[in-house]
Amino acid sequence: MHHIMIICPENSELKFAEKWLTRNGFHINVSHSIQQAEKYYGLTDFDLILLDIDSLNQTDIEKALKHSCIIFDDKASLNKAVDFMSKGGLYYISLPSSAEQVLHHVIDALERPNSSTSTLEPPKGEEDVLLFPLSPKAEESKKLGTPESGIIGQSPNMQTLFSDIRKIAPTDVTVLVRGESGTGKELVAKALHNLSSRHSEALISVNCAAIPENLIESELFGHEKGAFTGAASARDGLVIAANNGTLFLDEIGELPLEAQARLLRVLQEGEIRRVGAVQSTKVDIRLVTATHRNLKQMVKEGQFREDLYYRLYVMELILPPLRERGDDLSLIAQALLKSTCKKYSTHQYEYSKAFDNVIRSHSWPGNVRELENAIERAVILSPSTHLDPQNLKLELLSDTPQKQQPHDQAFGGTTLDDYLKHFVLSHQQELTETEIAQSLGISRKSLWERRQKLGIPKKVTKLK
Ligand SMILES: Nc1ncnc2c1ncn2[C@@H]1O[C@H](COP(=O)(O)OP(=O)(O)OP(=O)(O)O)[C@@H](O)[C@H]1O
Repeated sequence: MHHIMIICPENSELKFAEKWLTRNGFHINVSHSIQQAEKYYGLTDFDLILLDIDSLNQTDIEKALKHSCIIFDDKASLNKAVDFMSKGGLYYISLPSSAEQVLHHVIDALERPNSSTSTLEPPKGEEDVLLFPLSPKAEESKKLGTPESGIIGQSPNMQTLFSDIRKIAPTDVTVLVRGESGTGKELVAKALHNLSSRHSEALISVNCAAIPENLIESELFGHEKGAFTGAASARDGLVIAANNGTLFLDEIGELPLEAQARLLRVLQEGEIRRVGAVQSTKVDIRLVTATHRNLKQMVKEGQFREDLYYRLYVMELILPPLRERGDDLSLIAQALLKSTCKKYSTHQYEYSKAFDNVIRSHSWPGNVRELENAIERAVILSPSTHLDPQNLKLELLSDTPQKQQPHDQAFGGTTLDDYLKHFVLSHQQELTETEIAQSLGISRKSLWERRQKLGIPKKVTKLK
């Protein structure tokens, strides 16, 4: 956890930052003067100092500027900005300032290479760089985007995303990851966890769409003995399992309203109450959530709590669809080809131009997961001599969302899987996952598994 010292007079506009930053997972101390701060703490004990310069003399300000320091001023001027920045201030911000602006600059300041807590070790001079190995987190950070990291991406939009991940990961802020199905939302959650100070604790991933609706609350929050029929003994939930670590809730839009209320309590009070319990237990989690649904629309329709929505939206990361990542498509396809050949112990097929042309002419509505499945088909079905693009079987198994069949169009498939796929694609615009599963007579978990297996893309909702 990052330690921050706020130095400001009693009536300073900067005082609000204490509550806001604490809520976002920073450890905050407040002093009214440099002398008071030095009396109880050493300034070097802090990763960052936020300094309101009102009523401070030049000597005090210069003392603070020897450390990582952001200056706040309610009588800001360009001359002062130039002066403080040249003396080592990281940022110069005029007061009053918004909470988001303060948070943004704090995160940026902590991520700077010369910050005492930066994830990158400060270089000790050009020739020494290699003698000072990067910390494990910094190693991890450098790898983002390479095949080694598992999340491949060199395109500008993915590089922007990685840069945001690097800034956000060391904080404890709640992050909402948005993107179409199969774009890599779970990988982003993993990256955030691995680059955070919680990386040695658990990362618990829960897919809310895969747990039956009547069990979600007890799975997440645990239950007392006898809380409901079948609760033979008390049990901890997955939230407690993520204590001190990160909880990733995928498909948060599928969380029923009662469970949303319990989750809100965890975020607001840092407390969890098992189903059927009277007492609450303290819990410390970093929450990352993901959805392909338009939560704002769900709030309007009364399906998602507005207060929870605003809690989840502290930070947002958006994963672009695969079709908008330019050359990344070929890079990912090549890496997948390599790993799939290894997995099936087949001949390492060459990634030919003809194969690439077919890959690049498809729109990949199911994103990287669809690409994975297609390459797997190609590797399994191709002759040992060459990789045949026909075996990607793109025409048969996928369709862009815009080209989905109208409801009344005759069903032309031959197998149960064809029927299931046709049914889901035809009804998902107007039915929820639970309603589709009920109509098909299968569980939500089973529907989820079939979607993955058959590469059925989720309905596309406008994200904004
Ligand atoms: N950039 C990438 N590079 C390599 N593999 C990727 C990349 N993005 C996703 N994948 C792979 O694609 C598959 C789907 O990724 P993931 O489960 O993270 O997607 P998702 O957005 O969470 O999907 P859903 O919304 O359906 O839960 C995984 O096997 C993942 O490893």
